[in-house]
Amino acid sequence: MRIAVIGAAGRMGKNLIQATVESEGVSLGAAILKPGSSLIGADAGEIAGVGKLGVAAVGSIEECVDDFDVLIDFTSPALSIANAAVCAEHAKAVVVGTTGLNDAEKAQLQTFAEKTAIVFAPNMSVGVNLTLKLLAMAAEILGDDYDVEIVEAHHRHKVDSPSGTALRMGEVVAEALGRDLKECAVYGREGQIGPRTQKEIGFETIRAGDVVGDHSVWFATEGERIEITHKASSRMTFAKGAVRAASWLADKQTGLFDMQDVLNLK
Ligand SMILES: NC(=O)C1=CN([C@@H]2O[C@H](COP(=O)(O)OP(=O)(O)OC[C@H]3O[C@@H](n4cnc5c(N)ncnc54)[C@H](OP(=O)(O)O)[C@@H]3O)[C@@H](O)[C@H]2O)C=CC1
Ligand SMILES: O=C(O)C1=N[C@H](C(=O)O)C[C@H](O)C1
Repeated sequence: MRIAVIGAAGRMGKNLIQATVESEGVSLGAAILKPGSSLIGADAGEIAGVGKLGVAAVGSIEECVDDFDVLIDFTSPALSIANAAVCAEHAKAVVVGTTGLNDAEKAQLQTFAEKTAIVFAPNMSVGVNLTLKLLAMAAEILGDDYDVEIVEAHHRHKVDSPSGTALRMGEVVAEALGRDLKECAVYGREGQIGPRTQKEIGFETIRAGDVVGDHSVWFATEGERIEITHKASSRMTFAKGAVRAASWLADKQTGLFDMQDVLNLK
């Protein structure tokens, strides 16, 4: 299976190239950069720091659409939608790791999935996806008497907040408690806000330095609290998950999937 990586010089892009090279049964078919990038034409392996691969980076997906079977896209919401549209048109599978998509953009992915197979997940690590299962179990057992708070920390460059992972954690917990996250989420707190309401789910965001990605979910009541925490220490954990998702798509023609499907955690 030939993989194309878009955003090839980005933080995730470089890790995705390395993970592709290090994985069996896949090869790098294309590496795509922002149009006008000074790195267009450079060897993708050299961009990623893994040595020459013989794949010259290009400046648009249209230039390389015959060179790959699955696109891995960790870029920005609008770009990921545009790329998925091209992939749907050419029946190429897609792995979307980009976070911060709005409801309309998510609906567009669902439409594209009628024409091609897509894995879309805010976090591709095995650890976070197992944590989602643990959270559902904890919420079901603890119920409404435990206050739920979600704390996430990321590097100073991250542009969306809360993280896609934190939001998915909130959705999983809310569903297990029979709540709708859109109605019970509280984002940050400031001023004379009064006491906490019982069913709210709070989100707190930290942006600092080079933190790869930390997520903690608190379940707290009078007398005790449980904290379920995942800490990523390398982006390779996300990149390896994305390549695993790309391989998993090999026998899929259409459909919208997530990492719970890929890892058989449903
Ligand atoms: N699902 C998961 O497991 C994970 C998801 N993410 C998500 O992935 C996304 C990217 O994160 P990260 O790698 O840190 O961000 P980066 O900003 O490092 O990477 C994005 C890359 O896309 C490039 N780019 C911008 N426009 C284009 C274009 N038109 N064509 C090709 N490339 C383009 C950027 O170039 P330039 O810098 O020149 O603009 C940049 O190199 C975020 O949404 C993040 O939340 C991150 C980690 C894990
Ligand atoms: O932007 C990042 O870096 C990350 N983004 C993802 C998110 O928003 O959940 C996943 C990971 O935590 C790293």
